[in-house]
Amino acid sequence: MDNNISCEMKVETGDAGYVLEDVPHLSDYIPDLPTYPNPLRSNPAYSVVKQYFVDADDTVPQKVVVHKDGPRGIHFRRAGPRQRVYFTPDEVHAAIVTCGGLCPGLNTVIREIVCALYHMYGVTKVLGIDGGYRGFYSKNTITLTPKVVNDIHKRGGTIIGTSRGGHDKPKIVDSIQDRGINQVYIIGGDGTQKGAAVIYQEVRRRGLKAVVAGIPKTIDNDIPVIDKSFGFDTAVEEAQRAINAAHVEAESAENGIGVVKLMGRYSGFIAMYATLASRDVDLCLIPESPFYLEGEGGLLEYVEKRLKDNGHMVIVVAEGAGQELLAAESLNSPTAQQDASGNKLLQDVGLWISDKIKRHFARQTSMPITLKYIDPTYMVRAVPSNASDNVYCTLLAQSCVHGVMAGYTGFTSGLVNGRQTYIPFNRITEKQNNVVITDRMWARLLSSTNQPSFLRPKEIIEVRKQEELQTDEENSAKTNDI
Ligand SMILES: Nc1ncnc2c1ncn2[C@@H]1O[C@H](COP(=O)(O)OP(=O)(O)OP(=O)(O)O)[C@@H](O)[C@H]1O
Ligand SMILES: O=P(O)(O)OC[C@H]1O[C@](O)(CO)[C@@H](O)[C@@H]1O
Ligand SMILES: [Mg+2]
Repeated sequence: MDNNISCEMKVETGDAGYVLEDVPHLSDYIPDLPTYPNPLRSNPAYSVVKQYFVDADDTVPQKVVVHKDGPRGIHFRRAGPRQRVYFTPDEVHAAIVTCGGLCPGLNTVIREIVCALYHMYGVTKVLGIDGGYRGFYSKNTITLTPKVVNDIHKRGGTIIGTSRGGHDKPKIVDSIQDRGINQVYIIGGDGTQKGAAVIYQEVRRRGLKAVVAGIPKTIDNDIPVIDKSFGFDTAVEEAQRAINAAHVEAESAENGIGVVKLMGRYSGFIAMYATLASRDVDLCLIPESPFYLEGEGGLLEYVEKRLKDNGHMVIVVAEGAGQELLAAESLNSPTAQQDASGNKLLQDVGLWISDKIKRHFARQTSMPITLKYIDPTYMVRAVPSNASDNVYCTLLAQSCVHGVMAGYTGFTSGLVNGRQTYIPFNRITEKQNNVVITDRMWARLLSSTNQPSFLRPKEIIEVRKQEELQTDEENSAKTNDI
């Protein structure tokens, strides 16, 4: 047994600049593992499907926009059922855990992992870990069967609970080992996937025949590589209701202003997409795009102009926007500003900006305004997933189960260019997906709202320089790049 852990990626190269960033496999560190024919071969629903099994050499390119003479670039292993599996149904003892904030679709993913294990692979031992990572060592488990999970996709939240903090590697891996768990499905955001990578390394160091697989969950869409995260469409759709309400309120008052705060700690995707979808928004503020209030070209000047031209306006602000401006005015001590996972706790930018606008217009007696502030942040993420997210969650969960049964480990299941893939943890955890404000998507937003970019020419040059450095390494995030 090889106890020398290499965190380096398994990279294979081929002709014309082809690179496969492969995922680890149980057989990398446990020799002579027996394999078995995939039970799907005799499943009446699947056995008739031509080419149901994925070819062992199938890979998916990270970039689909290529030049004639350019290299073929980075590829990921294609997800899907394999001809042979590394577990018998009786041998499997699976566990599912959800960590981090809520997101529409969590219950659907749980449901579909359980159902895929039961119905496709004949597995009957599936546990839910209660309340995130700490549940491995501080709580009882929840037995999950198709009957228990039957209706859960119609509910928001996660039936097995979630939490932040509490990632204690030795205790978690002891619990996996002591309970004889050999498949761990970890659903969560960037922090969770980092935690999953650490668990995988420890499981491998101990030489356990236990697969550790991640499913990316983030309402903020801040996970790199993947096309978009599950629940994102639902969140954007739900945000429309708040924006519509803000628009109705604003339109019905003299100089009416509707302010809507949406989630987005470091990435403003929900705000950007909700704005683009609505067409009623006049100003969208996101963490990636700095702004200033006072003076020529400032936010207050724009609000004033918009009210004079239109008589009302709608502002969408992502919770992480303008935090540096709030921090400059804040008296809070830095230690009070982190959650249990070490994430920065944000101040309420919606309230702050509403207050700044009200004060500005109070000084201008000639222009009385009516401002309504709507904060639907938790409502947006607590709803059940919509129809398209349900299908997405189902494919994601099934793809993950296929990979796990085939013995792959240390991977996150994710959609890349419309195909399900297995992505090594390193790729998922190395950086964050952000809105690129020099890309076309943000330009579309600016031209839809007609808002100023708030960037001075010198700042534009600086932003471009930084982003060129990033985009040289890989194409910018898919959600920017459409
Ligand atoms: N670097 C890390 N190493 C190990 N565990 C981590 C790390 N970062 C976060 N975690 C653990 O992962 C879990 C979830 O992390 P976090 O609260 O940051 O949410 P997340 O997964 O990023 O989801 P989201 O931000 O979308 O709500 C927590 O239990 C936390 O302790
Ligand atoms: O209040 P909680 O549960 O910590 O979650 C808030 C955070 O979770 C997220 O939804 C995901 O990270 C952020 O947008 C938000 O800042
Ligand atoms: Mg996170």
